[in-house]
Amino acid sequence: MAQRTLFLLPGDGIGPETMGEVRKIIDYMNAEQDAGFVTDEGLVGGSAYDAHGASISDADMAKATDADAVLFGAVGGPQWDAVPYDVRPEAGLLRLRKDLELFANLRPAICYPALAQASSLKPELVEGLDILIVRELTGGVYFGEPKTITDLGNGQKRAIDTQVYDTYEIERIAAVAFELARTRGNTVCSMEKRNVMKSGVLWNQVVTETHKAQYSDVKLEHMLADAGGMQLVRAPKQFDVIVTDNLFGDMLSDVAAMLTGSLGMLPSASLGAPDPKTGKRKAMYEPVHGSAPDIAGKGIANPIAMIASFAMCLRYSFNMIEEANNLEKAIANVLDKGIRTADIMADGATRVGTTQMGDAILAEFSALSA
Ligand SMILES: NC(=O)c1ccc[n+]([C@@H]2O[C@H](COP(=O)([O-])OP(=O)(O)OC[C@H]3O[C@@H](n4cnc5c(N)ncnc54)[C@H](O)[C@@H]3O)[C@@H](O)[C@H]2O)c1
Ligand SMILES: CC(C)[C@H](C(=O)O)[C@@H](O)C(=O)O
Ligand SMILES: [Mg+2]
Repeated sequence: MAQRTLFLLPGDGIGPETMGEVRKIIDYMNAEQDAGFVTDEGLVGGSAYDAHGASISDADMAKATDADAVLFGAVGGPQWDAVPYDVRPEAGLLRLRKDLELFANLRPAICYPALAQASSLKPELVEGLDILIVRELTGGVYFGEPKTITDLGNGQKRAIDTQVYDTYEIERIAAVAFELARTRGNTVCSMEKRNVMKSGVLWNQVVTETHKAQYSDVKLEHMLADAGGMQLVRAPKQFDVIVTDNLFGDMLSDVAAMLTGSLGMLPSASLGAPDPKTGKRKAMYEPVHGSAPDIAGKGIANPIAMIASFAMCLRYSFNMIEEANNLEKAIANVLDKGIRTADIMADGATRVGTTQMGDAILAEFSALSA
């Protein structure tokens, strides 16, 4: 059996708590399914800063680069609010994305039937919801230069962030969205602000041209991103695949998260381009949520986003489709049985903590795999 290398970066806050539940699944798959996972673990975020003054060390970056896949927990927290901007916890996450060239961030927002009641919208609006947000992850205002605060000398300061997109960056993320749309509802909605931003004008043009040249079988719509946010809470089931830039994708995916019941439910896969020789992609799997300082250390965090991110890892990095499907089915079955962490609690359900939720999913996964 070939080795499958996984580099685990649990991070801060609830990151180590939720990663612990994935570790149990990895151990089970190694022991019972001969999965051949070889794991190593590093520090990222505030925990890395505390250990060696950087939000990720060069040695851990090298391990992340060499691994078949990286599993990322969460970073950040109020105790690091005052650390220099360049080494703040979030900088470690951004370095991983940028240096590994993980330009395509897949954020599926699925409302499990059992959770329709937990959504902030009426159940009939979200029942059966299955959206995929494809967020551009290595460009835009997150990385554009200049990015500065300057003192104007008159008691005023000026802050500048720069939104930059080149044609190739838009082309490749549009292609990912069209390819994925073909495997599901065959519809892509592209969101930008072409009415205000030059980058929105180019985004719209390039998506339209890419569609015409290679993907005219897929239905393409365009929406201004502010209207897109409104439509996501008005009638979310109208969407299949949404493709958008780095900043709009960040915001729209948090909005989509609440449609599914909780931020603790949303997984993601951050993928690079396939290597021309081996066909392998660099990849990192990261829940959409953060370190949740308000509940960290209490043992109540929902591990489903982290576990579902591992399911995406099985699918996209290792082509272990049956195992990925079983793990996702295990999550659905556990929810059907009324087992809930606090964030998705409902009347009549059984409230459990992080480890019990992880154990319940593992038991179900084991039963489905038998
Ligand atoms: N990928 C990441 O590492 C990532 C993502 C977002 C935010 N952050 C960082 O996390 C820190 C906190 O940010 P925030 O509070 O705005 O966002 P957050 O996602 O950490 O928390 C927002 C709210 O959602 C709840 N929540 C989040 N995940 C949950 C889970 N798994 N189970 C139950 N409840 C959950 C939290 O308790 C909180 O009330 C900041 O430093 C921020 O920069 C990191
Ligand atoms: C922590 C932060 C840098 C990150 C982002 O803005 O991309 C987060 O909000 C996310 O959604 O992954
Ligand atoms: Mg975010």
